[in-house]
Amino acid sequence: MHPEHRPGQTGDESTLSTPRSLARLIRYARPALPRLIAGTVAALAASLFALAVPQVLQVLIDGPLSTGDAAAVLPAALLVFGLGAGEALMIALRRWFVLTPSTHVEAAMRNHLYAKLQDLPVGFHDRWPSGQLLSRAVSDLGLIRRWLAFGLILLVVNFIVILVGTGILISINWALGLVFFIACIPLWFAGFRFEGRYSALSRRSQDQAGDLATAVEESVHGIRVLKAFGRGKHALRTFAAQAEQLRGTELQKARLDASIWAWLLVVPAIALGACLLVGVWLASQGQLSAGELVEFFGTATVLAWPIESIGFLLAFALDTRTATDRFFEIIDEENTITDPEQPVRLDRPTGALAFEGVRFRYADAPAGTPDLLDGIDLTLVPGETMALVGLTGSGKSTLTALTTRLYDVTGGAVTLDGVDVRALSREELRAHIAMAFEDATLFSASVRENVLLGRPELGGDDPDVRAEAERVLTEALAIAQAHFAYDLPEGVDTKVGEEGMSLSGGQRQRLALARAVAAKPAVLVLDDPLSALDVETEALVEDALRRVLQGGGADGTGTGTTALIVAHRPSTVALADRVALLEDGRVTAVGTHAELLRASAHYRFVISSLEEEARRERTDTGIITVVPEAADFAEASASGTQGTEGDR
Ligand SMILES: Nc1ncnc2c1ncn2[C@@H]1O[C@H](COP(=O)(O)OP(=O)(O)OP(=O)(O)O)[C@@H](O)[C@H]1O
Repeated sequence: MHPEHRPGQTGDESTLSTPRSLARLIRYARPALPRLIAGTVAALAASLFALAVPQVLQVLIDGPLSTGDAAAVLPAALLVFGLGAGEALMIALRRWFVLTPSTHVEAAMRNHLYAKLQDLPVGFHDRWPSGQLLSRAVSDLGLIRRWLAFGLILLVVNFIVILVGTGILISINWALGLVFFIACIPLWFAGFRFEGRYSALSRRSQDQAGDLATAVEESVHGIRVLKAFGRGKHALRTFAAQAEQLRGTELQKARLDASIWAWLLVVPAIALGACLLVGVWLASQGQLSAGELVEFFGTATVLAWPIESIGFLLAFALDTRTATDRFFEIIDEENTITDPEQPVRLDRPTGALAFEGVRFRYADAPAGTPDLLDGIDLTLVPGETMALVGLTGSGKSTLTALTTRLYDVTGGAVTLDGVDVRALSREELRAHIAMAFEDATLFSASVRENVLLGRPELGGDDPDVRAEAERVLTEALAIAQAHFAYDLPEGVDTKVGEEGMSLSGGQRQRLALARAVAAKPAVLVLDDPLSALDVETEALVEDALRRVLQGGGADGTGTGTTALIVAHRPSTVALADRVALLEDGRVTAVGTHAELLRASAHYRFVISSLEEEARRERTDTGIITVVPEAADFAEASASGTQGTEGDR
């Protein structure tokens, strides 16, 4: 994460007003609107039933009770009972109406967010911390669901009930109603002040929760490193400091909430007290009947909850507005790497890959620095294997990422069979060019599904397709020397990845390589995918790869694949037909390994540092790995010779 640019942080607040911001939810809520409206009507009916009870009491007190008509009391009591039962029924109906549609809205929003995250380019994911994305996808959307099902409806209904109730109060006695209304005015002022301050705090706390999620995610992923370096306590301190910040913000929110609650409880109580004084005086003057006094206070009591709840509902709406803004920050993000309107189709590309005056710089590269890639010209003929060599940080991985448009060139063009890769749809481009990376990611799925990830057409139950899938899988695992997959507890159906079995770095790399090979691409781009393999396995993989790349295929029937391989070991260079040397943002030499050794001093320097690195790796392996030495010793004893690390 680059500290100078922290997306999703306080300060990115939307300039829309709260109602306009929340109105953006309508496009997702539209299918649920009929049931949400039905839920609102049910909630309103429940409140109106409650408001009707004091009216019945007034009629009862001023009518039958004052005239002593006992026969009329029972129907009035039954009416009050019926109104109570009706209120309960309507509340149950409201819940029933709104529960399911709000979960549909949440699911639709979550799916859209996920699709958008999949579509956005790697450059976006470089900038955004994963915890911020996670908190938007989980807690923000959960909040929006609860608000749609509960907060929004109650806000609308309670507002209407306050209006209707105040109207009833004024109709009973306008002077008394006016006293109640005026006494409540401080509430509206408090509400407005509350909104501004609470919005800012709400935004801060939701962003801090996102940062906390990032911290948890990073420490869970990096748990081995933290343990190995004994940095667990340090990580805990950093986490605790972040958690403390969030706690502080939550406390501020709670204090603000408490202050509005205090107003909401005290002001209506004062208003009722004032009304009681005025009401009793009016009754004593004969301007108000006993029944009307009871009706007034009954209605005011029914209004107490809607008035009190407004503060909470306002806070809820503001939290939801923040969650909505945070959601739309992602949805509104412009995708800079998109499909052309009329994509060119390449049915059977030969695999001619060319970089033509390619320039590239990362969006966050400091101003004034030269482009990382500063006019790359390089052509790979179909079936050729080209190794890319350069000092660390020279831009090799970046150059390979341009082939499948993980990033777009900032100048020049990358072409496949003479067609600019930007003219193809991304799906088609990525079907023609497959990549394997040093950092091999496996998904929580079986070995089979992981390896056949790039061949969706090989799914399904058709026996012929299944046989073909089996053949491709077997061949890919053989080339990548991933026979270990058959020895896993459930063979190639064993679940691997985060939720499955833990595999070693070398095993994961071999499965990722098998995945790239199984995609049967016209061009294979390998960004140091063999770094975690031991020397012998690497040699076997390279041998098998060489056969495939040269057109032999594992079964001898292949047609040859163009390959661009980032080389970090001299042995990888040996795999290549030609080598390209990357230096100061340009390809400064292309030729066979022998030619470059003769012609380029920089190449000799790079190769000797790769050899030095490889020697160090071997020595390290010799020191750390005890078992092979013991095996060597046993072998040497049996054959009467002394095996050494250098012999292998
Ligand atoms: N996502 C990114 N955003 C900004 N700068 C980046 C990004 N990725 C890489 N860089 C910078 O670009 C430069 C080239 O990185 P790259 O990974 O392409 O080099 P490389 O030659 O593959 O290095 P190595 O041999 O160590 O893998 C480095 O200085 C790196 O810091």
